[in-house]
Amino acid sequence: MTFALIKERKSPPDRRVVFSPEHLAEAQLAFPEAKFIVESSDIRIFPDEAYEKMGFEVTDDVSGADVMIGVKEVPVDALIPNKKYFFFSHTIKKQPYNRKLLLAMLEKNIELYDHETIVRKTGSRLIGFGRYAGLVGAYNGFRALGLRDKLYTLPKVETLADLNEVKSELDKITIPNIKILLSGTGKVAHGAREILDHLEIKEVSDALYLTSEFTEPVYCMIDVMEYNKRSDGKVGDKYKFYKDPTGYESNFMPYAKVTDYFIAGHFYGNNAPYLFTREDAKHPDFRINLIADVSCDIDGPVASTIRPSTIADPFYGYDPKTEKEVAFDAKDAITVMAVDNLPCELPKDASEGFGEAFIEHVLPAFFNNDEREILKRAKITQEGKLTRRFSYLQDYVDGK
Ligand SMILES: NC(=O)c1ccc[n+]([C@@H]2O[C@H](COP(=O)([O-])OP(=O)(O)OC[C@H]3O[C@@H](n4cnc5c(N)ncnc54)[C@H](O)[C@@H]3O)[C@@H](O)[C@H]2O)c1
Repeated sequence: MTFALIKERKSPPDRRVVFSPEHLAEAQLAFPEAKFIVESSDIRIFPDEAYEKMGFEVTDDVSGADVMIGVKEVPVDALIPNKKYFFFSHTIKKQPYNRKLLLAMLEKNIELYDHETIVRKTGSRLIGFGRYAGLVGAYNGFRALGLRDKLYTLPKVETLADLNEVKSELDKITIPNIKILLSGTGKVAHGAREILDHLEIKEVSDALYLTSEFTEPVYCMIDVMEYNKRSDGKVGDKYKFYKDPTGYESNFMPYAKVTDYFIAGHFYGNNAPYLFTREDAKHPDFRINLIADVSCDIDGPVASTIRPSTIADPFYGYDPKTEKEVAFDAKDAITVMAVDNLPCELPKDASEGFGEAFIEHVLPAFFNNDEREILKRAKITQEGKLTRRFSYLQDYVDGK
């Protein structure tokens, strides 16, 4: 079986790749029966020569491969019929802008496996870039703080070589005495926490966080059952909440009243209560003045995120009174960082981490008869049809 690392063709260009040259060599060692080839690319973070040096064929024609492995959506005219493809297709939530892509894959008899649908039996994701989004997002928030309050200057992550350089930059700054709130306990939140821990910011329990002021910067990590509560006052259940959040309301305001910098790293499920609304942000005691919204749901659970921002221009201000966008450093504004492609700022580390997970969880499935049913669960299309698990996409495909 031949696997091809394909060139990224989406614009703006994404420099990430599923396997670094080292990880591709590792994959080859682990699976000697597989053949790996690389499509030549001038934008990939690792140059063609680095793969050639490891002994891999780099070519402009990968049409002989069976399995195509990429990161972002493949343009319709670049899809090769009758192949298996792995990439982030952004179709499983019926995203209107990618309907044509899914249609094309059905027409071209492509077996689509989405990185997002590579999950355990429980549905939790096995691979992704969440950690890197959390790392870059938390850093970007501190960068905004330094710029806005004229405390220090941090360079943009995209100008740094890797995570080690990011951490060295953080070693040069001193964080003022602020209270930091981090929502979520998943991959993004753990990435953000790595930055907080690297800065040696003390973690405190939510009870202490809510009731005390400190003489040093502190952070508190909260999960769904902290920032939501049952309306009837009874004790909530996280897993029941995931299935059906009716009967719950937001419990975020007590935190908003004692927080300076909020890092949003949670997953927001449809119909769950908003963490805070535009009205909540108008409350005189609403203290948050800086938000790194890594979760980045627009005009939703974090009301100040009125649009995504970009790596080129990552910060804007939100004026709670007028509900309008203002300068990121305007008086009384909430400074917002809402970049929606954060891992692209750290392409080397993000690619390395992704490759490791792909070797561990996905490649073995091709050679052990898919004994953990990884491929079976991940497969969206087969023989021109949606698989059973993804049959809910039929009306989207049909344009209904
Ligand atoms: N801005 C970016 O560039 C970027 C990049 C990657 C991920 N993200 C976003 O960050 C968010 C978190 O991603 P992650 O990789 O940490 O996810 P994850 O699955 O690893 O963690 C999810 C967290 O959210 C909580 N949660 C709340 N409601 C939930 C629900 N209904 N179902 C499942 N979990 C629920 C969980 O308890 C957990 O703490 C996602 O919305 C994702 O789209 C943004």
